[in-house]
Amino acid sequence: MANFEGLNSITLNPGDELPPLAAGRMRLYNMRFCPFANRSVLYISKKKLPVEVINVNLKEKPDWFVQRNPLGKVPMIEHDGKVVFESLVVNEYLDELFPETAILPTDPYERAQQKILVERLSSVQAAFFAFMMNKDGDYTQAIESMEKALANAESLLVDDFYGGKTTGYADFAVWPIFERFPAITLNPKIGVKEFPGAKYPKLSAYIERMKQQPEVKAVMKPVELHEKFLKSAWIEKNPDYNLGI
Ligand SMILES: N[C@@H](CCC(=O)N[C@@H](CS)C(=O)NCC(=O)O)C(=O)O
Repeated sequence: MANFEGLNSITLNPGDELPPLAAGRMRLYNMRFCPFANRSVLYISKKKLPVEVINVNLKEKPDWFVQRNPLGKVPMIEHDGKVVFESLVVNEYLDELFPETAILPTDPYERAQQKILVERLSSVQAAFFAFMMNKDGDYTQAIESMEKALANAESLLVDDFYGGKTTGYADFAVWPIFERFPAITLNPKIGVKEFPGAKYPKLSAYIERMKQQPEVKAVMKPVELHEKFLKSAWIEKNPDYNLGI
C-alpha cells in the first residue's frame, strides 16, 4: 500500500481486527485527510519518532476505536495501555515524553507565545471550513472571511516560521490548513485562483518555505488527493476514506 504519511501506516476497515500493540511501542490512530490528525503526523515526522500508524475509517468507526476514545475522534495515540487525544494535547504530550526532541520551547513565556499564536491563527482554519460548509454556492462571505484571516496570519508572521527561525508548534498546528488551500481554489465555482496570492507576500513565501522542510515533505499529500477527499466528504457527503490508496 502507498505510504503517504512517510510513516509505516496500515488502514483497517470495519470488521478488521486490531493488531496487538507491543509494550513500549507507540501507535497513532489517524485519518489520512484529517487536518487535526495531520498536526500530530507532522510532529511525529519532525521528531522522527518510531510510531506505528493505523488509519481509522471514521464513517464506520470500529468498536476498538470507540472503546478507547470517548470522543471518537482522531488523532489519538496509544502506548502502554494509555491513550491521549486532541491534537494539540497529543503534540505537547509527545514533547513531554520525548524532551530530547522537544519542539515547544522550554522557556515558559516562549511556550505560552506559541500557544497564543495557535489561537490567533485559528481564524484561518475557521475560514477554510466556511468554504467547505458553504451550501448555497455564493462564496462572497467565505472569501471575505478568508481575506481577513490571511491578513491576520500575514501580520503574525514576523520571522521565517511561526516558530521563529525554525518550524515550531504553531507551524504544525496551522500548516495542515495551508496544505489544503490549493484544493479549495481548484473549485471553479469559488472563482479564486490562488490563496494567499500576491496580496500576502510573506505568507506566500512561508508556504513555499514550509513545503521544503523535510518533515513536511515526508508527509505531504498531492493536492489532487486532497481535492478528491474534500469533494467526497463535503460535496458528495459520502467520504471514501480509502480513495483507492
Ligand atoms: N479538536 C480535535 C478535532 C479532531 C477532529 O475533529 N477529528 C475529526 C476528523 S478531521 C474526527 O475524528 N471526526 C470524527 C467524528 O467527529 O465523529 C483535535 O484537535 O484533535
